[in-house]
Amino acid sequence: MSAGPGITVTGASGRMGQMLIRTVAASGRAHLVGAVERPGHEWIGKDVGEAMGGAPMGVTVTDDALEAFAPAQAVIDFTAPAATIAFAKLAAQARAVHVIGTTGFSDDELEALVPAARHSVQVRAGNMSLGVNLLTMLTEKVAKALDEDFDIEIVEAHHNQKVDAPSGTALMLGEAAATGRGVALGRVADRGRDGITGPRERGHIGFAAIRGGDVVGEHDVIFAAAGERIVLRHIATDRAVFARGALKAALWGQGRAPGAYDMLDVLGLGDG
Ligand SMILES: NC(=O)C1=CN([C@@H]2O[C@H](COP(=O)(O)OP(=O)(O)OC[C@H]3O[C@@H](n4cnc5c(N)ncnc54)[C@H](OP(=O)(O)O)[C@@H]3O)[C@@H](O)[C@H]2O)C=CC1
Ligand SMILES: O=C(O)C1=N[C@H](C(=O)O)C[C@H](O)C1
Repeated sequence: MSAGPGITVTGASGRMGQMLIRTVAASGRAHLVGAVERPGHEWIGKDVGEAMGGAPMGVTVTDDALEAFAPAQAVIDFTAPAATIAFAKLAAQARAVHVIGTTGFSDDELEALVPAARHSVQVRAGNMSLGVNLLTMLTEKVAKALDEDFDIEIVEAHHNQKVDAPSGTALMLGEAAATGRGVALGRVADRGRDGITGPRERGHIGFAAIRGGDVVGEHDVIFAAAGERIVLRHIATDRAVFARGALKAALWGQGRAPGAYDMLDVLGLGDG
């Protein structure tokens, strides 16, 4: 007998796709029922376990997402914004919990996710680790406690294949800092300085991104004032932390009312 809900993983060959497949298969709390890749990908038609270089898993990689979502109670999706928008509609049709780890959405792309959440449970977070979600809470608290004499800067580092900046995590932390300050992030964010920028604007929240090598994900929230500096830091050394969070979200979403949720809801750290 297969344990727990059936899960389909999109972007199966990706860094997170492979980690998710291994995490689901090893969990004993859910089982893999589908693996999706884009049309033309060399893994299509292959057993996903063998494609990853291991033992067969009895799941064939497909480019037909609707077919792969039909038997699933949850879809775990760490791909790209355009793909995730298409998958959201299909997950809603299949009434499957849609766990979205994808980052790099524009405001319009985020808006495009909204209709699907009326019909299915959607859990989205730019970072699914317990540590980062706790850090967002700490960031909000510290930002609330300090005034604008403390400049807030968010510095993130990632591997050299990452395509979006600032990272989803940096934006989550920025939102938390802005909430603590009682301002809208969009009004105070300084994203990427270059050239003669002039002095730093009081009350703004700055972002800086480093890309190199195989860095999994590192985030500092710096509160810098005259004569002192507070630094809140999270370092991820293993993508398993994100995959474990995503699986937790997929299990948590079973039987919930349709709607848009985040990892604070899943971890029981949210307001509601
Ligand atoms: N929320 C979180 O905790 C975390 C979020 N992320 C985010 O997850 C996303 C993926 O990261 P990562 O795994 O490193 O990236 P990868 O590039 O390694 O993987 C992305 C995968 O998605 C596939 N893909 C893209 N478009 C489609 C499509 N239309 N249909 C099917 N598959 C598709 C890619 O295929 P192809 O190679 O052919 O393009 C690739 O296999 C990023 O947005 C990243 O920021 C990452 C880690 C943690
Ligand atoms: O692309 C990555 O690798 C990661 N992306 C997420 C982000 O954009 O914050 C989470 C994590 O930092 C790894």
